Amino acid sequence: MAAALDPGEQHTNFMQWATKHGVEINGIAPAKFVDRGMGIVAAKDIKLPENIPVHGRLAAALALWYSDPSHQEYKIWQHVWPSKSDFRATMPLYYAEALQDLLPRAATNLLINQRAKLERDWVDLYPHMPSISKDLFEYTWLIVNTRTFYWEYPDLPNSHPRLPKKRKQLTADDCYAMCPFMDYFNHSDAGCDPQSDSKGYSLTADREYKAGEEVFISYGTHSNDFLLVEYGFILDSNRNDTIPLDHLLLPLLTREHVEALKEDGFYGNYTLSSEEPTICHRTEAILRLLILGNKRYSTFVGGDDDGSKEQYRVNEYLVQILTKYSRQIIEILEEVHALEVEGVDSKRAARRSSRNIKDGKEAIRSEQKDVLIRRWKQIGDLVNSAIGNLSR
Ligand SMILES: C[S@@+](CC[C@H](N)C(=O)[O-])C[C@H]1O[C@@H](n2cnc3c(N)ncnc32)[C@H](O)[C@@H]1O
Repeated sequence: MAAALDPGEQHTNFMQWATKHGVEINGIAPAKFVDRGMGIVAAKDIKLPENIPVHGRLAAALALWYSDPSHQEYKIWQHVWPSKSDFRATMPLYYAEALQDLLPRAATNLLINQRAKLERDWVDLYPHMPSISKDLFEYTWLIVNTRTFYWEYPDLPNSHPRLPKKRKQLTADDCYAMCPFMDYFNHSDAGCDPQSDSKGYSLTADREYKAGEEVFISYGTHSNDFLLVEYGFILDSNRNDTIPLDHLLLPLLTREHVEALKEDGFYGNYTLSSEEPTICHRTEAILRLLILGNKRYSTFVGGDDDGSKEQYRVNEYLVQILTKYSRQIIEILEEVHALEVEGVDSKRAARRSSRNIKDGKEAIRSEQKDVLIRRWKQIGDLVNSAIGNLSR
C-alpha cells in the first residue's frame, strides 16, 4: 500500500473551505502520494456494514481488491481462479432462459434462492462501493460461492481480534473461509474429508493413492442438482443424489391433510434417493395419510406402528405416481434435445445467438445442454430404479 503523506496547509485550508460551503466529507481526507500527486486517503478504518452475511462481504472485498491496481497482495492467487467466461459457460445462473425453464425442480428452487441472495447482497453493498460494477461483484460472489469452505469453528475466547468470539453469533452464511491452495481440490462423493479447527484446515488422505491419480475432497453430501447450481457441474455417479417429490405429492393433499402434516412437522421435503432406503420417512408418512387416512397415519408418525402391514399398498400407490412422472421425464428430455444450440444447429440459432449477446442475453451452449440432458437421464434412471425396487 502506497504511503499517504501530509498534504500541507493549503490543502487543509481548502478542505475547511469546501466543508463550509456544503461539501460533506465523511471518513476520508486529502493526502499526498509519491508519483501520484494528491489523492484521497481513508481517515479511519472504513468498514462494510456488519449485518451483511460474510458471503457478500468477502465478495465485496475481492471486488475492491480486483479493481485497485495498488492492491497486489492476493493477485498471485486470483490469477489461478476461473474466469468470468468459465462461470458463464457452466453456472445455471447464466443459462439462457429457455434452458433455465427446463432445469429440474430442485435446481430451479436452488437457483431462485441463489439469485435472491446475490441480489440482496448487491443491493446492500453497492452504495458502499460505487466504483464496483455489478458484473465484477457477481463474478467475485461466484468465486466465494464455489471456492469457500464451511468453517464450523468452536467458541474462540482468545482468537484473532477479527474473528467473532462466539460461534452462536453466526449463521451458516457467516461460516465461510477462503483457503489458498485447498481451493484446488475438486469434489467427489467419496473424497477426503477436510478438517478444521481454530488454527485452520488440514487434509489427510483417506486411502492409498497412485502417483498421477486425482485426489478429491468432499464438499458435503450434495445432490447433483445442488452441485449443478452451486458449482456448475454434476457427478456421473453420486451416492448422495436425491430428487424431491414435493411437486408430485403436495398437489394431492386436501386442506385437512396440509393442516395435519404441518402440525406434525411433516409438511414438505419429501425425497427419493439413489441409495437404500429409496424413500424417506417423511414420504412414508405423507403416503400413509393419503392412502390410509388420519388414524393410521397418526399411529405411524407417533411410532406406535411400524407401518409394515400396509407397506405393499403404500409402495403400489407411489409406483403409480412415479410411473406417470417417468413419462413426463421422457417428454422433458425431448424438449431439451429440441433446443437449438449456439452456432451449431442452424444458421437461425447462430443469428439468434449474436442477437442475444447484443441484448445481454445468453445463448444456449452445447455443453450446457449436454449437462441438462445427462441430469434428466439420471433423474429418469433414479425414478425407474425406485419403481423397480418398490414393485418387488
Ligand atoms: C474449489 S474449485 C476446485 C478447483 C477448480 N476445478 C479450478 O479449476 O480452480 C470448485 C470448482 O471446481 C469444479 N469442480 C469441482 N469438482 C468437480 C468435479 N468432480 N467435476 C467437474 N468439475 C468440478 C467446479 O467448476 C467447481 O465450481
